[in-house]
Amino acid sequence: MSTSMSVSVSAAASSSLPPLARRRSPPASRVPFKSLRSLPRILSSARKLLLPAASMATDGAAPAASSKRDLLIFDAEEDLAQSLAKYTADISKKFAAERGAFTVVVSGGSLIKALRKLAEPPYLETVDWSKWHVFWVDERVVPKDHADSNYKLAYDGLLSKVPIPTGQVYAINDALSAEGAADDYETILRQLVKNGVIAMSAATGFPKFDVMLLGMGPDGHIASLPRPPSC
Ligand SMILES: O=C1O[C@H](COP(=O)(O)O)[C@@H](O)[C@H](O)[C@H]1O
Repeated sequence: MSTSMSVSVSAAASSSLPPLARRRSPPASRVPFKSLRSLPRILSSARKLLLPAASMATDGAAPAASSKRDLLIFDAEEDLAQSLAKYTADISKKFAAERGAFTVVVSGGSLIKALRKLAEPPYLETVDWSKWHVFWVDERVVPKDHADSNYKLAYDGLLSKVPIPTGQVYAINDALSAEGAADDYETILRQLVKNGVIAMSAATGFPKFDVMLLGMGPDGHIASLPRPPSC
């Protein structure tokens, strides 16, 4: 039996993109958060979720009625992977054309496997990988070659298979303490904001990534951050 997974997609200006997927459904029933990883998989084992959170677009503007968060449910993980690859390829094309760079944040977990089709035809050849800049949401303070490393997961599962320039893959510095690595990452992000690789939101005045792809655990956690009880 396959396991369930969910992916939250937060995209800047995603409303101008074609719909991500094939089928829309009403919001999933809410499940109270208990404790990290202690809950059984709460989703149907055959169903996969993809959440293109248009209303969470990093622009900060109040979402229009038509851009409410969508919950897309796939009957098969294969369908989710296909749709996610197309969505990511399309959105990277849009941002690469608009501003010459595409900034994408990834988590670890099942997301990386779900992105596998980007490393296959037609995307392997048609995506302009030279415009990609890859960042992490990562709570795992382990060396990059550790079995639990989210960097290693992404490298083995995707980044080693596509021609993104090495200097545009912003791994967290594993030679530093967690606090030092956070400061180091902030310095890098500030520099990338200064040189225009990371966009600024006109609405909020804050930097914004073009898209954030976040694997969500069955209890709603992302990067070990529990889903708030009110959600
Ligand atoms: O531990 C982690 O889990 C979450 C969710 O992972 P999933 O396998 O259930 O999709 C992920 O966001 C995070 O990066 C990872 O470190």
